[in-house]
Amino acid sequence: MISSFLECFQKIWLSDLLLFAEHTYSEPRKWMRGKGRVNIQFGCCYNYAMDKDGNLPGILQNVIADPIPHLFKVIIRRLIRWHVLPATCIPDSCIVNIYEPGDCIPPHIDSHDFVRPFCTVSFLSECNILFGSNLKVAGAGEFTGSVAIPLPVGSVLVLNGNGADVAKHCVPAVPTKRISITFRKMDENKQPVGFKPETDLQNIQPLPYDSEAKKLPHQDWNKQPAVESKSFKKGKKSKGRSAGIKPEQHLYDSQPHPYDPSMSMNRSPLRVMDDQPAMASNASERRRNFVGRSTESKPKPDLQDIQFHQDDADDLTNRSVQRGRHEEEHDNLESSKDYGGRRVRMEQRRIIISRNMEAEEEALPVGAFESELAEKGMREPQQEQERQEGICAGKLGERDPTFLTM
Ligand SMILES: O=C(O)CCC(=O)C(=O)O
Ligand SMILES: [Fe+2]
Repeated sequence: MISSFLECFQKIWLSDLLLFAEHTYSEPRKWMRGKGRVNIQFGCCYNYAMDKDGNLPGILQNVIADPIPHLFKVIIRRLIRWHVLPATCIPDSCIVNIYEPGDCIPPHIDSHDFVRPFCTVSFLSECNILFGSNLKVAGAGEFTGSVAIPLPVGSVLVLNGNGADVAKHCVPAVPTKRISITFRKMDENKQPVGFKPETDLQNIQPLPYDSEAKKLPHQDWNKQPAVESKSFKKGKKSKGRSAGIKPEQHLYDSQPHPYDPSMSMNRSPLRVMDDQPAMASNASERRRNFVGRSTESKPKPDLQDIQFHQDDADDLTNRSVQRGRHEEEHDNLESSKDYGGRRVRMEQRRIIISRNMEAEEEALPVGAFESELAEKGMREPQQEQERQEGICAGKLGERDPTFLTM
């Protein structure tokens, strides 16, 4: 009896192990240039296509995946605290895509086994992501699409609404190694059997807005954004569509933002200024030459409503800290563009947060942090802290990670 129980247990355990190996890590076959990428999953195992056991695409119900690593949890906490994702969508699973040169992700819409919004953080090198309802394969790892958005290192792309559910997206063959991490919350009905939510990912609270920042609008995740354009130039404000930019012209090729203290053209490509021509920079040149750039120029009626936010990151708590220094310089970081006939709204936000916050945040119980924050304000980043936090948290905590919200 006992031995058969053990045998049974061992079988289940072994089969889980096998399933681990089979489902949580996958890599493209060598001949599949331009067709794949290494893929590691945490929190759940997502089946992209029906597998040889007949499992349908979707979250595998009978597979226990590796838990989300600590550093990823740090990122998740920040995503919620900084209002990048709503507290109703705390990610409980993530996918790491490791792209070697030539690797890509083909056009797809992320499974509805995961709730919206969800987001992807980019590391190692910048690449373009294409969006469109009619993305076409132009060759191995080459696609054409309606809209190309550069994803700088450290940027966060948030997908929601039509951007997540109507338009497909793809990453054409990357020129240099790149890693992305996609953070998603499972639909509660789609969680694997026996799934236990991580206790340290519960009850993460968005940072409160301070009294000054309270005057600024909160992000309402249930509301489609209004089509209103405000220039970053002081005093200028325009409603409705602004002058069109050519589809080949990237949304973010623009001038440095006046209030970025660490501005360099390479590091801050994400600036949207009304009616500004694209500016040459290494990053934008790279994008222009990039194989995956947007090539469709005709408007697509079904994409008219897609709205891009570009949230160059700041939760309002931090914006309020910045405002003391920069209030003169900016009005509101929102703009709206016609993009080849598509109505595109972008928000550009920044977070400048001391990396020290991380250590404090980890040490403090939830709730304690908020009051501490008001007293301490923001401090300059510290090298040692950066070293300790490593690339993921470092980038997310560094100066102004870019938040692109769709
Ligand atoms: O690598 C990226 O930026 C996109 C990844 C993606 O679309 C996905 O994992 O579903
Ligand atoms: Fe995706």
